[in-house]
Amino acid sequence: QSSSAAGRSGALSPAPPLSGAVQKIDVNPPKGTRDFPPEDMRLRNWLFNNFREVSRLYGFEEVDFPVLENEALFTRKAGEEIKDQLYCFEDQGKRRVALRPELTPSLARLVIQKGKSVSLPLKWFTVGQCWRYERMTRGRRREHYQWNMDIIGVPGVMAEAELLASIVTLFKRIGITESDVGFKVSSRKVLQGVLKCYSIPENLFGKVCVIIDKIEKIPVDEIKKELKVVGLSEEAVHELLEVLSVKSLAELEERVGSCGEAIADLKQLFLLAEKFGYSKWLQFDASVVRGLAYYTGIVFEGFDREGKLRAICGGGRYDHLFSTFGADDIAACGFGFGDAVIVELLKEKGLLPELSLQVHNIVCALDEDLQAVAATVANVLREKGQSVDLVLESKPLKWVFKRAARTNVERLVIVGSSEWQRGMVGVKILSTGEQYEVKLDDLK
Ligand SMILES: CC(=O)Nc1cnc2ccccc2c1
Repeated sequence: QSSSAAGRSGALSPAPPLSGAVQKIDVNPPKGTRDFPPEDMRLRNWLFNNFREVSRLYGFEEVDFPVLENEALFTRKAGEEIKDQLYCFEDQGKRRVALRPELTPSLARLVIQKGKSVSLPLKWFTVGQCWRYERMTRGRRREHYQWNMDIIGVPGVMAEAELLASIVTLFKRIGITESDVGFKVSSRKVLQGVLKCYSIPENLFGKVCVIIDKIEKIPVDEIKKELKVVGLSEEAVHELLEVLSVKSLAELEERVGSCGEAIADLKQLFLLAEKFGYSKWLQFDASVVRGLAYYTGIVFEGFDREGKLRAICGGGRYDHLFSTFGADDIAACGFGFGDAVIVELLKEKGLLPELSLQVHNIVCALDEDLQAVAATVANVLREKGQSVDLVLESKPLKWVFKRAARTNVERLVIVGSSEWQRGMVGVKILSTGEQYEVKLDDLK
C-alpha cells in the first residue's frame, strides 16, 4: 500500500493493480459513431441552435421520441435500403426492437397515440439521432442527427411551400445562398399517373418508387430488371424511365397532360415559391423520387450546385403513412435535414463559424488559505450571471495566466491576502492588460 495513496484518500484505498495487469480499453467509440469533444460540440450546438431558432420562427413545437422503437415501425416491405440496414435486435424481454433509422414513423405513432386530443394542423419538429447498421465496407457513418419538421393535417401544397421556406431560412442564417444550393422538386403523382395508365396495382407504388430512386446509383439495366421482377411490363418500364427524363413542367404537361393532380400541385407550388420569394432556389426535376416508400405527392431534396455532395436534406408529402399503421389517414408532409452533409458544404464554402469557449472570469486565490474566499468571489459573480472558471487547486500565477490565454477569458480576478485584508480583490483585464483593485461588491 503506497503511502501516497493512503495520504491522498486518508482511508486505505485499494492501490491500482501493478501496471500492465489491466487490459487497456479501446478509447474509440464503436465503428461508424462519433464523439463530440468540446470543439466539435460547439459546432454541433451552433448548427442545432439554428435548427431550433428556425423551428421557433415558423411556430413549430418541439417533440421527441425514444431512439429505441418497436422494430415493426420500420419493417415496410418496399425494399428500402433503410430497412435492410436496420439496427435491430431482440431485447432481454424477447421483444424485437430497433434503433430508429428515421424519425417520421415515430412522429406518426405519437400523432396516432394522441388521436383526438390534439387539434390539427400540427407543426412539430425534433432534432434526433438516427441509426443504421451498414457493413463498414463502405466506411460510412452508422449514426447521424436529423432535424425534422412535419406539418400534419394540411392537404394543400401550402404546407410543402412553408417547409421549403423554413429550409431556405435555415440556409440563409448560416450563410448559404441560392448560388450554393437548390431544391429539386417533383411529385410522385407523376409516377402514380403512369402506373395507373398501365394498370399497375396501387400496392406496388412504394416498391416502384424505391427502385426508381436508385436511378443514379445503379445501372439503368439493373433498374429495368428490378422493375420487371416487381411485375411491370416492358412498355410500363419504358414509359416510366421516359417520364423521369422530362426536363420541364411544360414538357411534362404535354406528355402526361391528364395526370392533372401532379401538374396542378407542382404549378401551385412554384407559384407559391414566387410569392414566398424563394423561387430561384427551386427547379422542377422529374427524376427526384426519394428513397422512402411512404411519399405520395410532392417530393424535394436540397442539393449542392457543384454536385460534389450527397443530398443535403429531403422530404415530401406522405398522405397514407397513417393507414399503414392501422389508423385513419391524415394528410402529412415533412423533411429530414442531416448534420453531416451540411457541415461538409460549410467547409467547402469556408463558412464554418469560429466558435471558442467563452468564459468571463478566472478566479484564483494566491495562497491555500484563501481558497474559500475565492469560492465566495466566484459565487458573487455567478449570481450576477457571470461565468467563472474557479481555480480549484493552488497554482502559480504563471499557470493561471497560461490557462487564461488558452481559454481567451476576459478577466482575471485574483484573491491575495494583503488586498483581501483591505476587502479588495485584484483584477486584470486580459485584452488590455489593465490591472486594478476593487471591492468585491463593486465587482460587476
Ligand atoms: C452522410 C451521413 O452520415 N449519412 C447518414 C449517417 N447515418 C445514418 C444513420 C441512419 C440513417 C441515415 C444515415 C445517414
